[in-house]
Amino acid sequence: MSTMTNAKGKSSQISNYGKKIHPEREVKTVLQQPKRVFISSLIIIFIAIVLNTIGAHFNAQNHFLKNVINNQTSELPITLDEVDSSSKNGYSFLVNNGDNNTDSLPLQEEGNSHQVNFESQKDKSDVNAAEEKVIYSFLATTEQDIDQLSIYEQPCSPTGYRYESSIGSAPETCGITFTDHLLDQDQVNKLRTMAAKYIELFGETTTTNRESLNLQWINLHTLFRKAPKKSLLSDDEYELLINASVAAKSVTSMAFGIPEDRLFFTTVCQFTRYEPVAAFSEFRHIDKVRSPELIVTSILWLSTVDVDFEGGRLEFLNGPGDEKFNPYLIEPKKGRYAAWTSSHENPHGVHELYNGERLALIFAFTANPKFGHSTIESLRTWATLKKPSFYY
Ligand SMILES: O=C(O)CCC(=O)C(=O)O
Ligand SMILES: [Fe+2]
Repeated sequence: MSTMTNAKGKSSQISNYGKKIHPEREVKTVLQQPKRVFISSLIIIFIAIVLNTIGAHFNAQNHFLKNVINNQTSELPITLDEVDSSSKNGYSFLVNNGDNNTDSLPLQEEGNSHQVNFESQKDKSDVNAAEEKVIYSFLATTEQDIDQLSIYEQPCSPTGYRYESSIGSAPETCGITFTDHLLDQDQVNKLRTMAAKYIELFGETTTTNRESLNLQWINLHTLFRKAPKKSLLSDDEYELLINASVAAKSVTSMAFGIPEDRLFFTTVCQFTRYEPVAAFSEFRHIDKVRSPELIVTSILWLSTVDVDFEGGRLEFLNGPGDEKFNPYLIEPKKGRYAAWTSSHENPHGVHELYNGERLALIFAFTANPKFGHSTIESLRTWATLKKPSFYY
């Protein structure tokens, strides 16, 4: 502290911090200190005693819990390590109906089955440890050559086709139809090249309202719109699309008893590509719930499972038997065409893709002329208008 003299000659002390302190007050503060120290010490001792007691209690409880856990785990039949290594990525498929050249649908036959081992490339360590076996039934395997039009019939959803019934366009028969001979192999190969090329150039993807994050697609109407400007899509390519669409419509009409002039191509006519760009994300769905205007959904696969990609089988949940949601698989195969009625009789989804590229051409049909086009040519005319009336 230093001493200053003010203008009136009275002196006062100034603390080192420049704060004035009244002398009597300072004396009082100094006198109070021993009492404070004493009370503080008492409080600290009290807190220490309390903490010590609580700590001892927790220690005892921890010890008790540890014993309980140890006793329990030692009685478990498996250890945590074993749980971690039980994989879900290695599948064995029980293939029934392994008959190679079936003319008619090989439904519900017992026996005649073989195991196809499928090893995921995604995680070898998982595969090696895999004990789990998932057993599926197959509607069509890659070894089969479906040389006729096969139909797996299902009762039509009683409420699914109200609108179509009101205009006399409901399907006579519902279910899934398929054939490996919609087009010749040369045409299929050219379509495959187109699919790869146009998806690479213009492919779209989205996380909403689609089967999978892995899915990319290019709608034909988008392609038609881009084509004139960028001199894409040769006459041959266009003709090929028309051939495929005419064949797809004729098969659909025949299989489900819907007259051809009641079937219209929707804007969901598109090339698709699945690639394993993301982890498992498939969801099962009903096409007509997603898009109420649909009556039949169809697909021409342009690649083959276990040749061009692994995983990616199409699963219908309406397999034979009384059980609900009984999986029934179709193996995608280059040139294989499948069409299914779009309502509740056909819940389905695409299995996770592990590697490779799964290409396809989809034609989705509606019976509502407001939402579709009678030919691919008219879809193109609409698409290349300056202002097409709607998109979805
Ligand atoms: O890609 C497939 O195999 C089926 C796709 C699908 O479910 C659909 O387009 O509605
Ligand atoms: Fe679908």
